[in-house]
Amino acid sequence: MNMSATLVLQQTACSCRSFYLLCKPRVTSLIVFTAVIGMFLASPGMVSLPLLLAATLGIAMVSGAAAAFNCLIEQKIDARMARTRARPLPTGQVTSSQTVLFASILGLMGLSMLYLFVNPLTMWLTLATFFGYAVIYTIFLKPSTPLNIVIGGASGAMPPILGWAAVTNAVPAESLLLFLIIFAWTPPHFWALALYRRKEYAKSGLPMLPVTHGEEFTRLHILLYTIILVAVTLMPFSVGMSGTLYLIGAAALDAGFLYYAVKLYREYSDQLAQKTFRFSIIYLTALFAVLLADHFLQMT
Ligand code: HEM
Ligand SMILES: CC(C)=CCC/C(C)=C/CC/C(C)=C/COP(=O)(O)OP(=O)(O)O
Repeated sequence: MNMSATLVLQQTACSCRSFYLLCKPRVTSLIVFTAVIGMFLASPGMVSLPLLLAATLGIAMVSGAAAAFNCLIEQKIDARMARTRARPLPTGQVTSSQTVLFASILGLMGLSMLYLFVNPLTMWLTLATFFGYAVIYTIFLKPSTPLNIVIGGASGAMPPILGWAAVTNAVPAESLLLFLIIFAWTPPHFWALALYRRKEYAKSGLPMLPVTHGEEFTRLHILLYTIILVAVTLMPFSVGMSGTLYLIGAAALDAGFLYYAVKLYREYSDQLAQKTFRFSIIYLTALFAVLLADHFLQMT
């Protein structure tokens, strides 16, 4: 292969990677995971494969588009923080107009897929979720109030509802319970990170809780929301939606999260806050995995 062909290939791979990164792939993966679990829990048997594929792809595309719009809107703020300054827009790897085009095409393809191959209800709920994150959270809440992530967390908590709606064409109470779990989990998840990144957030001008109300207040609120989270995660068992395997798994994970929240409240260190943040991601992944395992066990 000659030099110029190699260069073109390298550049293409580079821009594909930049567009992929605009979708915040790791966050999107967990979001899609919780939607898929919603689909399985909604089905008495196996989810039909074409429906599973269409709903998963559709939700992933719209979620990726929402993340890309968030990157577009926040590019100036992202350039000011060490954690985000290497993102494709602040580094100039992609331009604003390329991002608009990419996110619009991705989002419209995802919505069309949901409308045509899943059902209109799922499409409308996914569109509302997109709007909740890319517009309400990113443009209005994030720069104006420390409650930004509490209210904005509602859009991140929607995926199990989307998954459930994809299978049943309805929004039953069980799906609202899964929504509540992610909704209560989001504040401790984010505030743990905001604590050890508080200096960066102070520089960025964003009114995050450790900046506006201080470290101790944030630590107390992490603990309080973790207690709410524990209560909410016990509800699927107490209403008979999940069995003993879920109860054991949830109790073990809750004990872990409470351990971190209490320790963080009593003896703060950046290192402990970082561990708490990392644990929050393991916690949510494992909690949803155990919900699924319990569902399969009940089926057999
Ligand atoms: C408004 C709600 C939320 C806020 C403000 C928030 C905030 C954040 C922030 C600032 C990060 C750090 C990203 C980085 O290191 O660059 C992060 C990481 C992460 N979040 Fe959230 N999050 C929210 C909701 C969610 C939801 C709903 C999920 C999944 C269900 C999720 C899953 C993750 C994962 C998997 C990571 C790790 C990403 C990585 O390792 O690169 N988050 N979150
Ligand atoms: C359609 C659908 C399912 C949409 C899902 C909505 C969505 C992508 C929610 C995730 C929330 C998220 C990435 C928060 C990151 O916070 P941030 O954006 O404040 O973090 P940053 O500082 O890293 O940019």
